[in-house]
Amino acid sequence: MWLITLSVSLLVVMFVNWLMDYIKRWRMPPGPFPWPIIGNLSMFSGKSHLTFIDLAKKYGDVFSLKRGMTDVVVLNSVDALREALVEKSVAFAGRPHLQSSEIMSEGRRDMAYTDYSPAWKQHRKLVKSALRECASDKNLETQAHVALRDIIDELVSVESQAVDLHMHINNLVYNVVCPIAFGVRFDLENEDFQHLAGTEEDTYSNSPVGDIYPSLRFLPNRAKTNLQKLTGPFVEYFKHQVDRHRQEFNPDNPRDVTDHMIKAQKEAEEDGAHDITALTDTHLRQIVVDVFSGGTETTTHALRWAIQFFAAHPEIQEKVAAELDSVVGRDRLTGLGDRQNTPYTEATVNEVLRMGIPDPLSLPRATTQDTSLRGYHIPKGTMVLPNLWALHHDPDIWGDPHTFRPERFLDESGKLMPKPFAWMPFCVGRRACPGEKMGMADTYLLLGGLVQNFHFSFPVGERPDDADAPYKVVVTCRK
Ligand code: HEM
Repeated sequence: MWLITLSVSLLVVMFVNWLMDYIKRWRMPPGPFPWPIIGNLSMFSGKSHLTFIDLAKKYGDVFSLKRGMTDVVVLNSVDALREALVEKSVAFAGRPHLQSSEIMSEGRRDMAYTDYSPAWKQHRKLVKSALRECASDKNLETQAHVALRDIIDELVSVESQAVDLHMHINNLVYNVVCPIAFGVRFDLENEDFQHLAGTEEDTYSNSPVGDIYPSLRFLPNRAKTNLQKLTGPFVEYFKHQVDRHRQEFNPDNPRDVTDHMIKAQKEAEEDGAHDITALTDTHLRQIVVDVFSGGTETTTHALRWAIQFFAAHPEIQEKVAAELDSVVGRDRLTGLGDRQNTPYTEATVNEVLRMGIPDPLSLPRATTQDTSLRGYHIPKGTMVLPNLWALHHDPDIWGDPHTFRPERFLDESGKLMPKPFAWMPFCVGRRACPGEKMGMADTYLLLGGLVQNFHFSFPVGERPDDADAPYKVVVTCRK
């Protein structure tokens, strides 16, 4: 009898909770019916940026969903993003308190997952100033050329074979970003490199229950344990890098982002130049992790797409090669000084980042206060997903969004035109990517160097259906 009473009481409590939540959502943007407990969970699986485009057709360009027990608002048009992230930039400058990001960032002591706060402002300022020094055009170019020379040797050794270039591309990008972040380069076989690359990919396939049901965050579950197991050695690696930097530290010669952060920490301790409570050893380590992760994952993704697009569109690949041949020649690698004379290559980079956008839903945002959008109420702490993929594939803006066509960024005389506001692979507003300049320069240099030296094609009869699936290409040296 007591079991029946308990079950009925539980059901009543759950129903009342659900009803109160349903009423709270009355003034929020419309959306599909949220089922008790699961909400609209199925809409977040797979390529949710595509599901959201379909939902926008029914509910409008701002709609809300329930991810388990968590409210989510999706922004699906350029006007919605402009109003939220630019015009109400402070109200939409937060990050959601996800259990996964809490584990990965050692309690949100980093910059990318932390709240909009004075500590975040301080970190962002320090990172931007460190990048100005360490990712200057000259340094970026040097690192990119060293990395390219290594990979060129590797690719020559697999000429004419069908190869999956995944790890080669990872290695190429790591060898630009890691020297700038913490002064380390890797060869393909290096165990640390393989561990870091593996961890980066695996962390995203582990979403703990607490991400969806925050009140259950304390319960043990496999995804949470897996994430903790992955994060432990990853953090240890960065701890070791920071310790090594402390031993070699010379305040008159900060060599990379890690040295710059140690310098800022020492200045905070010695003369109060910065807030020391936001510059503990954990913060310092996590900021280096942000630069590493922010710089590697995205550019790797962009280059993988680029090579796939090139293999699918040999005529575009040949046009880029011909432009680089005539402007740069074959005796040196493409440099950043060549950018203004190679508009077709620049336009191709823009087009790669439009169609192959590395973060289709950006990094999730959260509202920092109760606010409104398009007349709808959005409570403080609501997760907000900017669907950048929708903007990049909006037929009203691009005409033929599913065609890979760099010419869309050029005028009739072949000059580069200003990019439309809807082109935003780095997102916009307060939290927009601080590595945009570096990301654009990296992609240009690495893509340019690869196309100068190689032609990429799909093996006969093989062409991937799914752009995100692993694929092989045949690499041919340009004579
Ligand atoms: C093609 C290259 C890149 C792309 C497409 C890209 C894209 C993005 C996007 C979409 C965001 C979320 C912005 C938002 O919430 O408004 C972001 C944030 C961030 N990115 Fe990048 N990124 C790239 C390269 C880089 C590089 C090279 C670095 C560092 C050197 C970097 C560091 C970061 C950091 C630290 C954040 C968090 C910013 C914050 O929360 O304040 N990214 N990036």
